[in-house]
Amino acid sequence: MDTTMRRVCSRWQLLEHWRYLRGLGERAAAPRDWQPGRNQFRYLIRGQSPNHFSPNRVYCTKQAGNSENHLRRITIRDIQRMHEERVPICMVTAYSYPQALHADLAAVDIVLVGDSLAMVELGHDTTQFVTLDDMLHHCRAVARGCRRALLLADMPFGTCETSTADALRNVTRMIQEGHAHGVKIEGGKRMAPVIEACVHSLGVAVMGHVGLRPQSYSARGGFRAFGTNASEAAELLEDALALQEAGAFALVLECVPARLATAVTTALRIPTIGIGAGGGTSGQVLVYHDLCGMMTHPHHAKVTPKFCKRFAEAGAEIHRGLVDYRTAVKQRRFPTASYAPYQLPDAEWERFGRLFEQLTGQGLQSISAPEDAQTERLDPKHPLSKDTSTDETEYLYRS
Ligand SMILES: Nc1nc(=O)c2c([nH]1)NC[C@@H]1CN(c3ccc(C(=O)N[C@@H](CCC(=O)O)C(=O)O)cc3)CN21
Ligand SMILES: CC(C)C(=O)C(=O)O
Repeated sequence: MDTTMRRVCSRWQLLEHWRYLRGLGERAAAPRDWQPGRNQFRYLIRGQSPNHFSPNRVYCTKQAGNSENHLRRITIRDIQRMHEERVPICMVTAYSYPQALHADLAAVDIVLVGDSLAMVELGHDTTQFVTLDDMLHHCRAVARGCRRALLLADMPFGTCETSTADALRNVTRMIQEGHAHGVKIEGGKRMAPVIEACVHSLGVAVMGHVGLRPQSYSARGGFRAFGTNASEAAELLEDALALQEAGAFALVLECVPARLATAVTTALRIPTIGIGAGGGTSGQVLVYHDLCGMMTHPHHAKVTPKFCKRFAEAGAEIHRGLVDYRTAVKQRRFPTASYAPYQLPDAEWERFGRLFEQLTGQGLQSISAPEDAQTERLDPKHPLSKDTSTDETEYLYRS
């Protein structure tokens, strides 16, 4: 074991890692008298701790499960156990390899490749535009970064509605080509036979999705909350019960009044994962971009629903970094010598000087080091040459 690791690992960190390994979140505290023995300590440091992946480890392509360092994968049995033990289930969406790594290292239980991909990553106005091929492409990338969480993928618009045979074929592709562990299928009781076939004929874990169903944007005339009157509330309950009977292992409840979501959760044996459904569900899900505060750009802001709490301001930080970068390039403040690390030794430079002269007829003496170069200055009135503030950049972008 690396001695640096030994020094930096407090007992507290080890206990945190123990919880991480058990995959049970806060409730899974180690026994009070638990002291990591030498072997446990090594086991934790070697490959299990989210904070001690070496750079090699993070970027290597080895899949979890193939080596002695494997992380134990969360399965639907763990989800069921969390539900039985009333441990809230935490789900987040991801659409790319780095997003999946971040979600996985934060020890969320379920990563969902949502069809919100269409809106938050591909720039469409609804989820209806994302294809099965788009989903497969993104799901594979997420699968490479998702080592521990249960990986679910949304079945996009039109892939399960046409027939049970189509649904079985498309779900098979999502598992085989997308590398998802299970799928989420939107729809009420009419989708029950399809879900039943996926679960019982194909043996694939299916999460249902009721309440606001973004794929029904057209028929509903927008993204509208569901269950705001007694008949819709009863319809939601009927749908939820039918999907449970069909074999769904959990249900997303989207944009429903909190008291209704709590009532439905009470009526079910399977867990509910809420989004805009209050605190009475068995778990929560949010879209990655919403919770990280990446939806501040005017293009995104139009699809940020009221229920989204921002847990970070990543969008503002990314924007600040990009504006700083651009300004530094425009003002020739980047790159400085320390970011131009490759050397051409003096002797080689002189030899090159002779070749340069042969090839160009010019002497190398005329070439000055970039730092002392007399560079043409941009007109200071040019909008791109000044140190633009965030607001001004937004203005430039829009105009
Ligand atoms: N960024 C993002 N976050 C999401 O949660 C999300 C997406 N995109 N795209 C796919 C679906 C669509 N979702 C949405 C989109 C809009 C509203 C919305 O505008 N809701 C209104 C409520 C409307 C009503 O009262 O009926 C709101 O004000 O929150 C809700 C969910 C949830 N999903
Ligand atoms: C919002 C979640 C539940 C979803 O379905 C999606 O991201 O597409």
